[in-house]
Amino acid sequence: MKPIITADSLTMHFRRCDALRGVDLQIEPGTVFALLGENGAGKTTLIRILTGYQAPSSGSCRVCGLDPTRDPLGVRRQIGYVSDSPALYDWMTVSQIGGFTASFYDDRFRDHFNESVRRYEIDPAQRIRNLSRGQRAKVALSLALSHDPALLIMDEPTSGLDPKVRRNFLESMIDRAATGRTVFLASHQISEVERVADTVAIMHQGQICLTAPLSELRESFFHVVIDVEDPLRTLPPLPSPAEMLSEETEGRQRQWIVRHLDPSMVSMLREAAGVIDVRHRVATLEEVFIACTSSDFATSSAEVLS
Ligand SMILES: Nc1ncnc2c1ncn2[C@@H]1O[C@H](COP(=O)(O)OP(=O)(O)OP(=O)(O)O)[C@@H](O)[C@H]1O
Repeated sequence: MKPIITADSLTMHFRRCDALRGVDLQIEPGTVFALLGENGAGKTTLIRILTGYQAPSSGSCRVCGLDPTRDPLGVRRQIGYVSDSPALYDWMTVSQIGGFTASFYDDRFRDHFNESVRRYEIDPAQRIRNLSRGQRAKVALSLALSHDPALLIMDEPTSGLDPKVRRNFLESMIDRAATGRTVFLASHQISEVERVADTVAIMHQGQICLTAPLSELRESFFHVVIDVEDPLRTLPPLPSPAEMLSEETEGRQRQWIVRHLDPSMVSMLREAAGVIDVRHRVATLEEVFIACTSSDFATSSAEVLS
């Protein structure tokens, strides 16, 4: 199946920083794709380029078969987009903003929108400026979803939502993917990403440093603790295909996050000179995220893991 989003060596230079430094992406239709990154990693910049609000400095991308730089309106007609700070016309009522947005889409939009705000228990006669942050987020979600887009792109969509609504919303994203639609969400919330994503990409300083199916992330990354006799002891390097994401030393203990660790490597470490004990367990997504976004990993990783 053709990817619904592709990005090829996207860069974005601003006057004071390089927000994107060669981003490659391929997102399959019918999946929930989560982009995780710390503040300032470049998530919003990438989304603005994919939705045609910003032209990249170099590189190219395609969204739903279109080039967002050349045909931003064509892309936006096909997708639903929720920005991290939705710009809604404050002076309109909820019903008016639904009617206004409905004029860009087919007849079903209005009914879907009314049904959505009713489910969220929002008064359609309420002015947007009088809504709480969470209620605004619900209106923004209703606007983005009411034309039933093949691709939904969301930047921190659940900020402002209470836990119950957040949970229902995330579950509805899984249902969307099950019907062949695609969801792209950018987030810092590791727990919500773990709940819904099929594929996770971790972004750090304008680069995607890791892309993997969530199932693989849960199985092939390990937290390894090695007790050594002497804190200065050098340990043997792990053979291929193991990849070391991070290493921390505290006294006579080393802690590693390693991808593709196998039992023979653990035995080799146990037998190495000066090693007292080796323990390992599957790493959490949070540990993998911290390892990928530590500056050590960023500066030492010559090639992007994928
Ligand atoms: N219009 C702009 N002009 C100059 N610099 C910008 C502009 N937009 C973004 N940046 C810079 O680009 C970098 C990436 O910003 P971006 O908003 O994409 O990060 P983010 O991952 O979405 O962060 P957050 O999670 O905090 O929203 C930051 O250093 C930011 O200061």
